[in-house]
Order: sequence, then structure tokens, then C-alpha cells
Amino acid sequence: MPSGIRVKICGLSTVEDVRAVADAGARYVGFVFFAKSPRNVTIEQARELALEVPLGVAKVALTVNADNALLDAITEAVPLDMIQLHGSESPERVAEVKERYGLPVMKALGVADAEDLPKIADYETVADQLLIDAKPPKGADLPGGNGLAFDWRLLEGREWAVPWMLAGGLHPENVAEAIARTGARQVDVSSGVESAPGVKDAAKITAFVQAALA
Ligand SMILES: O=C(O)c1ccccc1NCC(=O)[C@H](O)[C@H](O)COP(=O)(O)O
Repeated sequence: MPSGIRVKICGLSTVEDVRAVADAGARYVGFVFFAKSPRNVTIEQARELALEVPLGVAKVALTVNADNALLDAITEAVPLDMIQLHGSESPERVAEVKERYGLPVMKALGVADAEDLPKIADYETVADQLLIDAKPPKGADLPGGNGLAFDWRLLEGREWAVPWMLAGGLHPENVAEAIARTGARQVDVSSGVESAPGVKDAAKITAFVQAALA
């Protein structure tokens, strides 16, 4: 019996990564466009990778406070199914990106404690999906992909008007518990399926997807 859980593996940078993710049964792949990230890819690399992604697996471009020039360049070159906004983009900017590119937009929001929850509602009516991630530590180089979890009990009983994904510090050993505690139907992972920063590990990807779908 299928579980209905959907998995996104973020930060792919090789064709082998794409094959491992597709073979494992993940439903989304993420390409990171953020220079400071060990997972950063160029537009040309992302295009080559995207062309290897089979039908049925959604291709997501992850950007951080990107301007229209960068988003124009990405969307013109890379065949995409979704744009993930992982910076401090306002609800108005989310609406603008949706309108300009005609693609679904997923807005990432960082959570560390209960005070971070009300702002999520500001995006429910404009974003197509929400990514509820761990808030990065103060002074961190990366707004995501830090391998940090937050207290999942904060999400118990929460519902939003649009589909959402749980992210932050997930790995093959804790993803089943995270799903059980939060009720998430979608999960996202990056560093939890790596052997070193930016280096995806096919065995960990398979183990993660199996654990999530079990
Ligand atoms: O992964 C990155 O390097 C990254 C860089 C800049 C902004 C966001 C980034 N990742 C966002 C993601 O969607 C990650 O998958 C998510 O934060 C979970 O990461 P992890 O805790 O490492 O599984």
C-alpha cells in the first residue's frame, strides 16, 4: 500500500545524483543557486542535470533573494517545475515571482520556536507550497542545508491551506519519527544524505526514501 509521502532531495550536482534520486523513488529534485553553498550549481550545470530528470520527478530551482535578472536567466535555460524561494522574500515578492514566471512557488520559512509560526500564515494565500525548515543559526553562511532540526512538537496539530514539506536535520534514521510526529506528507533533505558537504551519497538517498515511504 503506497504511503503517499513525497520526498524531495535537495542540492544535487551530478548526473549520478539525479539517477540515484530517481531510482530511489523521490518525487522532487532541488538545484541550489547560491554561491556560498557547497551545493551551488551553475545555470549550465543545472540545465544538464534537469535534462536527465525523468518524468514524474519535479525539478525545483532554489534561490535566495534572487532578483529578476537571475530568475530570468535560470528559467530561460533550465526546464523547471517549481521555484523555491529560500531567503527573506515578502509575500508580495512571492506573488510577483509566481505571476512573472508562471511556475508554482514554494516559500521556505525557518522555525526555531513558537514565535516563528504565525508568519507562516502570511504566505498561505500566495505560495503554492510551504517548506517548513529549521531556522539557521545567527551568522550562518547558509539559510538552509545546515543539517539542523527544530522541535517537531511545534508542528503537532498544525495545518496550512497549501501543501507543505518538513525539512531540517532529517536523515534516514529520524525521518520516520519526524513524519509520525508532525503529520508531514512531504519531506525534504540535503545534508542528511551526504558523505561530505555537497557530496550526495546514493546509499543514504535510498535509505532515506525507503524510511520515509515505509
Ligand atoms: O542546501 C543548501 O546549501 C542551501 C543553501 C542556501 C539556501 C538553502 C539551502 N538548502 C535548502 C534546502 O531546501 C535544504 O534541503 C533544507 O534546508 C534542509 O537541509 P538539511 O537540514 O541539510 O537537510
